[in-house]
Amino acid sequence: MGLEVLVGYCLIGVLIVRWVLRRVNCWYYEMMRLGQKRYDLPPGDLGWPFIGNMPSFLKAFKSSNPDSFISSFVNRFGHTGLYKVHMFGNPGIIVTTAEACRKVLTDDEHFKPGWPSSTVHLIGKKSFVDISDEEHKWLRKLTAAPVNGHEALTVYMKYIEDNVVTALEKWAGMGQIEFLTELRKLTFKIIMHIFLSTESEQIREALEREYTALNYGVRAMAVNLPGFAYYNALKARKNLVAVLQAIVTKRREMEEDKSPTVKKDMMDALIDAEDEHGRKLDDEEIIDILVMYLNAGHESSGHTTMWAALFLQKNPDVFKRAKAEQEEIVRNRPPGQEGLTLKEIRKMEYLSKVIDETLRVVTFSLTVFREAKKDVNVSGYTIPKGWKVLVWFRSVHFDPETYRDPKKFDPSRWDGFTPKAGNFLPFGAGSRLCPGNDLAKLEISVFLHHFLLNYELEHHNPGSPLMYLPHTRPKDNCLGRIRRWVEFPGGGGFGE
Ligand code: HEM
Repeated sequence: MGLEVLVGYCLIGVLIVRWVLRRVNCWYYEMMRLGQKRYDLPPGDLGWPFIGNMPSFLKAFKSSNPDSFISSFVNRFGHTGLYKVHMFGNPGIIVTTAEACRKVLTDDEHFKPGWPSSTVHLIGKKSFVDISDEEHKWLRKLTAAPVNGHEALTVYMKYIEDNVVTALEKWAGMGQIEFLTELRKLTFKIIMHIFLSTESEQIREALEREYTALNYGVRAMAVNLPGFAYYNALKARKNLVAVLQAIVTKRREMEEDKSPTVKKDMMDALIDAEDEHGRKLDDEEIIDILVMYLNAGHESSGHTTMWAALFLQKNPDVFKRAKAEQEEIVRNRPPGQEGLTLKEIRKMEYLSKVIDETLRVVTFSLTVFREAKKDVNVSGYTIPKGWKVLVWFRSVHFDPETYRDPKKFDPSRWDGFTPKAGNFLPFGAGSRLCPGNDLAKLEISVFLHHFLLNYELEHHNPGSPLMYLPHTRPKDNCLGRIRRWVEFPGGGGFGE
């Protein structure tokens, strides 16, 4: 046999193996397990055995065009809005339209949280990601009120403002900084104050370091081998749990000794909590709730604040208008009033549009996960019981039918515009709506108020490539300088 013929046979062999492998998931999950129901699934492609569509997802999200992942479905199967996939170890449906996303998020009869098991291992199976609806309702009520609502926000306002002012002053004297890293430290300090107010700076710094590693593993492939992000994340979780366990033990001892705690924070509230049947939370539950809250409560606001400041700096007209609004607020302040009030925050109409536009363009949570509790029809397709649902916020926020020129940062698009239900979901919707949404907006507003009035950001590497996983950020964590703006009687100014 000639060499050419042999190469030809090998090629045909490779093509046949490829053809077979590409159909294994479809045979197993659709033909064998669903039978006739498979005809009602949305179009799509379940990828390769075991790894599914993860290679194409990771390839797109590690490139400069993450949306090429969804575009490949749209190009192959049309604008159907729902696509079958196999991701994070399970068959699932990606949902990309506003209407379908809202339906999934608000229909607790048919959907429950469906985070990949790798995420559940990292955040904790007793956190909100994996508990029953009844438990969730109780724990949510217990924890959400103290972080949201007028009364709670009034309590934290001064702490937030004092820390923002101090941080900005400090950074202005530091020369080159990683702006995002510093902001994450700031937002972590704030969430620590709410949850673990009496713990030392040392503990705070130790926890913050572990969270950085934990987060890198959240959207990574679940490969528990040295060198992989997921392996490091699991190690970080172990360290976090050890630190938090020591704190819970100490607090319980203090309770037993009846030694007076200086001040009650969320940790004390969790230790004291009792449901209507008299059940109290055990250590593992308290720790998992803390792991989740401390994580959710600082990464998101840190990233969003960085993007808002960066967008302001890159768009001088927007900066000018936002700054004028803040100056107006200070001018109208009653004599003797020290610091910001919630009433003033509510008057920051333009700044609120800047923040909403940042939340839309950045879409911190690119997707959230649900699982179908029973077969359910969404937009004319069946989502089978047990299949995961990936609510794809990025597609909703970049839909050109709702947002003209969707990738453009343009706060004025919000002038006189109220998105229809489901078209703007930065904090999700339904029973899992982010309980920290008001707190997050408050933190960002307070920061931008002082930033706009007194500072500017000199971004040292504006061409820095972006990373999209786990969250969108410049690869260099926004290396730059914070400069204090010094006003002169003649009107001009320069950075110190
Ligand atoms: C810009 C800032 C923030 C963004 C973009 C954001 C986004 C989100 C989104 C999209 C969800 C819904 C998850 C789902 O549907 O499964 C969520 C849930 C959650 N967020 Fe936030 N969040 C932010 C700030 C915060 C803050 C400051 C806290 C802490 C106080 C927090 C705590 C939580 C918690 C505990 C959940 C789970 C809620 C549940 O399952 O009931 N978030 N967040």
